Amino acid sequence: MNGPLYDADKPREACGVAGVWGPAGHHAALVREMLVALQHRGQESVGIAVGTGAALVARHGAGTVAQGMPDLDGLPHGPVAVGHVRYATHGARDGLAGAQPVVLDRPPLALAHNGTLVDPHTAPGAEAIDPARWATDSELMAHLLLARRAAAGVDTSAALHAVLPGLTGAYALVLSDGTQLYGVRDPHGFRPLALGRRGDAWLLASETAAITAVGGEVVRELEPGEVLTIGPHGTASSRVPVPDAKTAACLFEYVYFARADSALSGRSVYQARYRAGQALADYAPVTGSPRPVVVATPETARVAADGYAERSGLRVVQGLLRPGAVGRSFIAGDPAARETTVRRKLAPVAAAVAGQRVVLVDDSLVRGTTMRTVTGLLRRAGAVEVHLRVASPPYRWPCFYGIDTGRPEELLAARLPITELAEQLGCDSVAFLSLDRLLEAAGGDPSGYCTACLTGRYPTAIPAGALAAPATRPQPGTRSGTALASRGTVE
Ligand SMILES: O=P(O)(O)OC[C@H]1O[C@H](OP(=O)(O)OP(=O)(O)O)[C@H](O)[C@@H]1O
Ligand SMILES: NC(=O)CC[C@H](N)C(=O)O
Ligand code: SF4
Ligand SMILES: [Mg+2]
Repeated sequence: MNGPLYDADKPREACGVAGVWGPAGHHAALVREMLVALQHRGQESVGIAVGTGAALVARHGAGTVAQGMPDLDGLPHGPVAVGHVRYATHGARDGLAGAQPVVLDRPPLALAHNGTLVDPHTAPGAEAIDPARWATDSELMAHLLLARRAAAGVDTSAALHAVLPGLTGAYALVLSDGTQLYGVRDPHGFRPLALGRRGDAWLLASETAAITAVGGEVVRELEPGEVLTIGPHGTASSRVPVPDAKTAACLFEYVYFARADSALSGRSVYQARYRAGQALADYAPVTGSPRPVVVATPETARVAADGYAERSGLRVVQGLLRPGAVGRSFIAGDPAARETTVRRKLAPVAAAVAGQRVVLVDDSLVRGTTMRTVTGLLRRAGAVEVHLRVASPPYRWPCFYGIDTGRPEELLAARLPITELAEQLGCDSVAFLSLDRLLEAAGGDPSGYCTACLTGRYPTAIPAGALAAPATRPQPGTRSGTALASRGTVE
């Protein structure tokens, strides 16, 4: 199937890519360590390809790194290695189907991709690639690069410069031709990619946290549109020749996707989340007596909840626990099955919330799967009031750049007016952080972000007919604004 998938029940993340170049060693081990640090970005499959100079040797497995690649048997030593953890956003999803790095030979090419191409089949040259040979946007990209190399007799770098300008959408890439390592960010810079150093090895990773997690030093993040070549002759940087591409870094990386210990464009994700929580407290305090307690929705919302509590002078209580190493879960099945899964994942602590007025903080509201269940759990555990505070604006528009958020009509805030959300979610009140305040919390140039899922303003063309709108959907270009609703009224 060559089309975006919309059947996930939770926001699906963005894939993790990693690479190492250095004097020949067991770089697969280092790449594997980085993939473990990027596991939150993809749990459907894992793969590592090692370049030995003349050839690439690869292994792929289904599931997490621990499940799909429990050892490195069969992966040789070599100067270069490329790795990937995947959540499918295009094409095959199950198990090994669509696993990356995509590995082709004659000449060898390994490609690890984070992001999604918009309408990849319309890319120049795609018509010449046998449709039977590709099922994902990433596989098509690899074939386009190889076709270019073969036809023009050029090297990988020249092929990248020829093929990439014809592609629309998001791609942070780590590639190898067996001897060199390449890092690429698309001209909008939708997805992050960082360069690091450990000893005499160069590292590339989706997030800086994966570099520091292996004891490496972050050198810098790649620029939007940069093509970085790393090899025996050092590093060389060039640009994808796309004039006038405006930077549109994914704002949701700060909200949810990236690890709190990562930096994006040099700015701490932790600080952005903390500031977002503080701003939410300024805008949407919960007053009255008895004084409420703040409960974070584990895991990602913990930092925003801390910021909210600090600014409002309220106590954080561990009203929800996440027992065991459940990780981010992407749940299949009907609504009842989803609720059961959330219940298994999050346990209310009656001793912390019974008799309390609760300010429940989450980082985002996408389908409402989490909140629909959690508010009930807290009430049954004895909470007398539940006030939901969300540290980002309502998520109303589908992403076409590497996140699979479900069918457009499944986005709860797109279906329901804010005034009906509190009722629907079983809360006493609901408030969202405004886009302006979120941008302020993230920092940097506010016009340098993609905010399409919050505003409907897409930085690129999107697939025709993709926004066949549900009746209540806001019009493109409307600002989400700060929204605060208690049952039946907008305050
Ligand atoms: O409205 P929804 O469709 O439920 O999506 C939003 C929720 O999904 C994510 O949590 P998740 O449990 O996936 O990951 P986390 O442990 O990192 O918070 C996010 O942090 C929100 O809690
Ligand atoms: N989440 C992602 O970045 C996915 C990459 C690519 N589009 C795939 O489906 O494999
Ligand atoms: S649409 Fe949303 S999730 Fe997708 S890249 Fe833009 S900000 Fe990120
Ligand atoms: Mg969460």
